[in-house]
Amino acid sequence: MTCSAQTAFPTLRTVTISYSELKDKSADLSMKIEEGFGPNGLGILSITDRALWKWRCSLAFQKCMSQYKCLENVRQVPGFPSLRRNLLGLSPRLAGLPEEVKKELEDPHSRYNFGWSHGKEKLESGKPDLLKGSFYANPLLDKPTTEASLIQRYPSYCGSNIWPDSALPELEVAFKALGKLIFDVGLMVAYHCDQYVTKGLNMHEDQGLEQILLRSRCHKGRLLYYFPAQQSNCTEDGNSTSSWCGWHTDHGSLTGLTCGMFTRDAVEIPCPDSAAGLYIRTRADQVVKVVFGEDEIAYQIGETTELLSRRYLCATPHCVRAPKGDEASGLERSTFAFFMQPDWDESLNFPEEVHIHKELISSSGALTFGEYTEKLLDKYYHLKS
Ligand SMILES: O=C(O)CCC(=O)C(=O)O
Ligand SMILES: [Fe+2]
Repeated sequence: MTCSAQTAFPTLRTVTISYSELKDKSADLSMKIEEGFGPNGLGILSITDRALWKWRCSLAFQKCMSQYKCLENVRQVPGFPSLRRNLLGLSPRLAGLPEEVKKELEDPHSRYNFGWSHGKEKLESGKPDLLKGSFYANPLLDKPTTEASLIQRYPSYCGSNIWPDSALPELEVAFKALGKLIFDVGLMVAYHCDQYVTKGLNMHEDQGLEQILLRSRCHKGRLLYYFPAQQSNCTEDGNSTSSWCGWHTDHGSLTGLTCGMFTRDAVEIPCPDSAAGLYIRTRADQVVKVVFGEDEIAYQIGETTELLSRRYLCATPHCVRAPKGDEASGLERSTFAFFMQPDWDESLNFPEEVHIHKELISSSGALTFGEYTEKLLDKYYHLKS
């Protein structure tokens, strides 16, 4: 059966910043930040090391005899490609563990915000999302608190990590290593975001994105595994742009994203359908496909940052489209998202007039990030039992 032809959406490259520029605190990256995250940007940018390759190689060439030796030293988001590959390679293995093993990794109390989660979230249609499995953990802290009242109050953040110690012991090391790297680079992105925002907005240093992220115990990594899309039925769900992951905006501060890895039976293959992958809705309400390299870390703005920065930095509605056609049969996709977000105790100094989640924010006076999240989870997921 052939599915009806799709309207092709334009494909755009992310705005890129090289790692060497990013590391330089005296560099003025406002233009790039605005281009990526500002009111007319797509809400995504990626960190590359390409500019650096050229620069370092030409310099090093003059000094050293061996080109190989020079090249060895120029990888500047240190170790990112191998850390990405290591972790994403474990995703099909995790999803393939026996059901009873995965059940042991579930945490209903946190509304599946720690450990394994499959079919617990709802799709746009209201049906359970069986298309992807997720593994959630805080890559920086195994047990953010031991206080029982906090665990009860903010279970999605204050709970403990659940690692598959015997079934897949490599996962913990790989998850933490990639998470830590994306966090460290994310802090540098946050520093330059603050530099840009404070050009237009008076803000105490403490209230900046970098400081908010530094003092938070709430960060969360999500290893995603997209099950092979069903090719046989051309349902509305299967045909839509958001066929693998529905349209949404991340609600935290800053999300780090790896480029998705496609596999069949856990062996990496290039995706045969160029239309598959990440899509973004632009400020002008246009849908575009967004691409970035597999050696790049992409960052997106979440809703909390949009509110706190008074829209100097704007959040990004996005979704993921599954591959289609005969060649896409059996194709799986793995990726990693790192949601950097304020501490549960962080008082959110929202502006008087907010434009998103008005009913949650305006009626409540000052909210902590923990309270705000629980309200959102009540709105979008099942109520706490
Ligand atoms: O799979 C992706 O590339 C994006 C995942 C995502 O948007 C999310 O987990 O919030
Ligand atoms: Fe997202």
